[in-house]
Amino acid sequence: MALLAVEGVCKAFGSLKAVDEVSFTVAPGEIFGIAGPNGSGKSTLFNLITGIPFAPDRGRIVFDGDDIQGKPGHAIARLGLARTFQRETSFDGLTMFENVLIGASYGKPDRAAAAARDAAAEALEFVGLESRSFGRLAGELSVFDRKCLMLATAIAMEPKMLLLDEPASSLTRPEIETSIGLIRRTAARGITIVLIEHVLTFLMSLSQHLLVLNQGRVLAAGEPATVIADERVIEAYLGTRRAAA
Ligand SMILES: Nc1ncnc2c1ncn2[C@@H]1O[C@H](COP(=O)(O)OP(=O)(O)OP(=O)(O)O)[C@@H](O)[C@H]1O
Repeated sequence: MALLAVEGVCKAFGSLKAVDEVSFTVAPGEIFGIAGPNGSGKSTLFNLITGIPFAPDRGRIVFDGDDIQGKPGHAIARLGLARTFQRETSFDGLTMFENVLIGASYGKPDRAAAAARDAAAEALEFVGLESRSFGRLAGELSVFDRKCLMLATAIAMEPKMLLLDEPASSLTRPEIETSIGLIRRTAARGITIVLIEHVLTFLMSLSQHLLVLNQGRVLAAGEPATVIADERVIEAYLGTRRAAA
């Protein structure tokens, strides 16, 4: 059974159909990639799935057997669906450790303080942030470290599924390589991953299935190698990128 099933989901902003009748399923344990040109509806789709900040106008979203469309974001997160954002998002006035502790404590009133602290430290070390820097303020970190912090905070929530919105944006090539390894190790913890990314090599090296959006609609879906070879994808996605280059 699919861990996530999205069925005929729509969201319009005025006359703009940002997400238009989108359907797909994600199996437990897989890394599922979502690609598409700028403005094709990728981040809006994540917003609809997570309920942050809005719900779909129409359609059904089933996560781990629960209908979640229209539920508030905090309720969806507590069911085990976590996300990161395109722009690095953290509590900048708090330390790295305090940020991740919020994730480790979120929705777990019965978790003892010591267990939450252990989980926070483990998540920070897992993403490669050194314990001697745990006291640094989040707002002082580099872009890469802030992305790692956002990932650690999500991992500390112990989600079943993690939605990653452009984790490679603004990273250098070596940082992208590190990030690919980190996402693989995150999946190996048993967390199912849905990944939006512009960097196609990144998506190709990680994803078992790929969905391409264009103007809010599904343009192609399936095995990454097949999808990438699809003429419509080359024209809509690669063509646009090449023209912009
Ligand atoms: N809150 C909003 N209000 C109005 N229009 C919006 C809103 N959010 C997104 N849009 C519009 O919806 C369309 C899809 O945007 P979205 O951010 O989902 O695309 P995207 O594929 O994630 O793009 P990018 O790759 O540039 O991040 C765009 O035309 C965008 O301007």
